[in-house]
Parts: sequence; C-alpha cells; structure tokens
Amino acid sequence: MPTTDTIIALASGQGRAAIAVLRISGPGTRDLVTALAGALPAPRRATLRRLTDPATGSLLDRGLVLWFPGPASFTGEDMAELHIHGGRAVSQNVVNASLTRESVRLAEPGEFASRAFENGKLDLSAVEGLADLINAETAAQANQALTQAEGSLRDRATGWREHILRAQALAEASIDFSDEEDVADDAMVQAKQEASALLQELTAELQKRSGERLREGFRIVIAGPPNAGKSSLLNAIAARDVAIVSAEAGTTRDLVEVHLDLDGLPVILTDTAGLREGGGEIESEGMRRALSRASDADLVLWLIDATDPQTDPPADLGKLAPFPVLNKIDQVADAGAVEVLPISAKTGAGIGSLLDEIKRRAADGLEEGGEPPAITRARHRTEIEAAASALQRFLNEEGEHELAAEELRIAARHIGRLTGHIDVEEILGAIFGEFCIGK
Ligand SMILES: Nc1nc2c(ncn2[C@@H]2O[C@H](COP(=O)(O)OP(=O)(O)OP(=O)(O)O)[C@@H](O)[C@H]2O)c(=O)[nH]1
Ligand SMILES: [K+]
Ligand SMILES: [Mg+2]
Repeated sequence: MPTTDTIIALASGQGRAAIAVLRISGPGTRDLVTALAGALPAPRRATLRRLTDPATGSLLDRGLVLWFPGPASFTGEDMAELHIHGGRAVSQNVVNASLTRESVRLAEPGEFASRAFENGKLDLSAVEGLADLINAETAAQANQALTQAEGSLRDRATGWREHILRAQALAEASIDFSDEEDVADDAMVQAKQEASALLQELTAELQKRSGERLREGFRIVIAGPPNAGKSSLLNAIAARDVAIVSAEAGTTRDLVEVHLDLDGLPVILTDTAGLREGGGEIESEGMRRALSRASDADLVLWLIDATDPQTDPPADLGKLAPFPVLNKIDQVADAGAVEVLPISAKTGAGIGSLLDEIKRRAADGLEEGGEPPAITRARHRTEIEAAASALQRFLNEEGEHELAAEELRIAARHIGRLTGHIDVEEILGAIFGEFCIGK
C-alpha cells in the first residue's frame, strides 16, 4: 500500500529545552515546508527561516529548516526537520498549523522507522539496534546497539543465508541427478558439509549469553537473613537512600531495584526481603519474590551478619553458588577467619573491594571475548534455534532427499526473519511499538 499521508512529530524530548526538533515525512513534505517557511531551502542545508501559519500568516517561530528530498533520506520519502525554540507552546503551535494542511497528520510511535523499513532503508535487525540505542543507559549498551544498527547482525545473517543457499543448490542437484547415483550422493555429501559447518557456527552463537545480558543489564540480587544489612548495602552502593533501613527484622518486603553504570557496564542491583523460617503473609510473599528473583540472577550476593554469622543460604538459592559477603565488620574484632569478603555497609569499609569484585564478575558475564555476539534479544535466539533444529533434521535425514531439502528451506526462512527479508508482519508491530513518537 503506497503511503499517502505526511506525518509530523516532535522528535526531540518532551518538556522545556533550548531547541526542539520537529520531523516531517511523506509526499506532502515539500508543500508543507513551503507553506510554513515561504520557500524550500537547498537540500540538506540548514537554513534560517521565519515560520508562519499558512492559514493566518501569523509568525510561529524562527528556526532552522532542513529539507531532505527522498529517496536519500532516513525514511526514503521526502523529509524535513524544523529546529525551533524548545518551549512546549512553540512546537505545539507549529504542529497545529501543520495539521491544518490536507493529509498531514501526527505520526504514530515508531512510524518514521517503520517507513524506513518498508522503503528498504533499514532491515529489521538495524531497527532493533536503533530502538536499543535510544534505550541504552551505559556506554557498553550504546556500543552494542550502534554496532547492530550499523548492520552487524544483518551481515552475519546474510552470510548464514548464503551457506544455506549453497546447501540448497547442492541438495537440489542431488535430486535432479537422482538417476546417476554417484553424482547425487556426492552432491548430498557436500550439502551436508555446508549445513554442518553452519550448524556449528549457529550453535556457538546460541551458547553466548552476553549480548542479551548486556542489553538487559547484569542482574545482581542481594539476599540474606533479615537484618543482615541488605538494604544498607544497596544504599551504600547506590550512594543514595533508596531502600528503608531499620533495626526491625523484616523491614523489606518488596524488591527494590537500582540501575548502576559500573565503568560503562549496566548492572541491575536488587534488594530483597530477608529469608527466614516462618513470617506472616506479607513477609512470606516478600520471601517468595526474593527467591524467584534470585533464581534468574546472574549473581547472588549472600549477606552474612558478622554479629550473628551462623546462617547458610538455602540450598537452591540462585542458579550459581551465591557469593558470600560478611557485613557489620565494624562490630566484630576479627573477621578474617571466614572465607568471605568483609564489609561494613555502615562505615563503607570493604565496599570498594566488593564493587571491584562485582565489576570483575559483570565484565566476565558481559564480555565473552572473540567475535561480538550476534544474539541480543530473545527473538534472535528463537529464530536461530529454529534454524539450527532444521539444519540438524536435514543432517539426520537419510535417503529422502526431497524431505531433507524442505528442512533447508525452513532454516533459510528463520534466518531471513532475523533481518525481516521474509514474512515478518506479525513481529513488526512488536518491534516498532518499542519506539516513541518521532522515531
Ligand atoms: N554496625 C553496623 N550496623 C549495620 C551495618 N549494616 C546495617 N546495619 C544495621 O543493621 C540493621 C538492619 O539493616 P537493614 O539494612 O535494614 O537490614 P536488611 O537486611 O535490609 O533487613 P530486612 O529488610 O529486615 O531483611 C539496621 O539497624 C542497620 O543500621 C553495618 O555494617 N554495621
Ligand atoms: K531491617
Ligand atoms: Mg531490608
């Protein structure tokens, strides 16, 4: 369906700012800019213009106008940007004046990016990279998102598709030459070599978790008995009063989460309810949440109270062995006996060493070395898993060459869906919905 609407939206943040950027895309862009700014500036040249209301002629603002004729634009359509004064009313006035023009309407969230996709300007993996870039909170996240937006996953997927196409060609040849058994068998052997090499590469990618972890943040849970000082530790690390601290056991019930940027690495640190036998209804629910969050954490810190050190963690706490930390060492004469990291959430003693340990473990979890991970979100994992299973079935198939070749088509389809070069309608909504208006 050809696009007929021209869309406009505030592309810069909401609220007061020095400058606001309005973005326009669609076939009516030329007409709208001419109506607002008097004449169209030279392409891609920032030009200072008075903007007036086309209906009344009254002055709306003065600002920079940029004209990007299609198809060499972000969306592939005619586009423009208006850099105007940042007050809410100013941008509202310019938008309202634009909306009085025929077939100009407000953009839906993600509509600029989705037009860029439809016009072949961006593949799906690049669109996801852009969405991640907008949401990135740390340097490492931004770097991964930008690499993906620039085509890292697209390039990998393109290479994988070429492998499958070669395997497909060989498998088809073996079907065509089924009269000459030697030729047919030889072609099938080569097809399987091709598929097997690719399956190995995909399996290696599926083993990496650092891409998804980096995108979502390295998850650390502070667990321990009541009053061990978990909330005090969260506050000490966050360097602000996030969680309530009190001498009363059972203070924390809900999960309390802070997002940290540790030298560019994203870490999500969660304080939890103290774990003990018994407890009332609310406290039990708190403990249930604590155990559940610990079960999918990348690291669990088990906090021990040096003045009351007997408690061991529950046997099934978290996926990996919890890392023991001994708190309140300011209260005891000798903390050196036990094999744990000694800290005081109160005085700050040992917090630096604990942070170093956390950074070391986060870096281990987020940077696997070698080629950057192809998978950064569950959607990629699902498609690559499906492609790998199809390749495995192809390799297992004996004799039935037609059935085997069908498995290669399935593998190709799943790899194609990574970049959106194949039937993706159902996933488009989910991806473009992540954007804000104006992107
Ligand atoms: N002396 C000393 N007291 C501490 C230290 N850390 C925490 N406390 C005190 O221990 C008590 C409990 O601290 P919280 O941080 O509330 O402990 P919690 O583990 O979050 O407790 P719950 O949420 O009830 O499970 C408070 O009175 C804190 O001031 C420490 O390092 N040294
Ligand atoms: K407490
Ligand atoms: Mg607490």
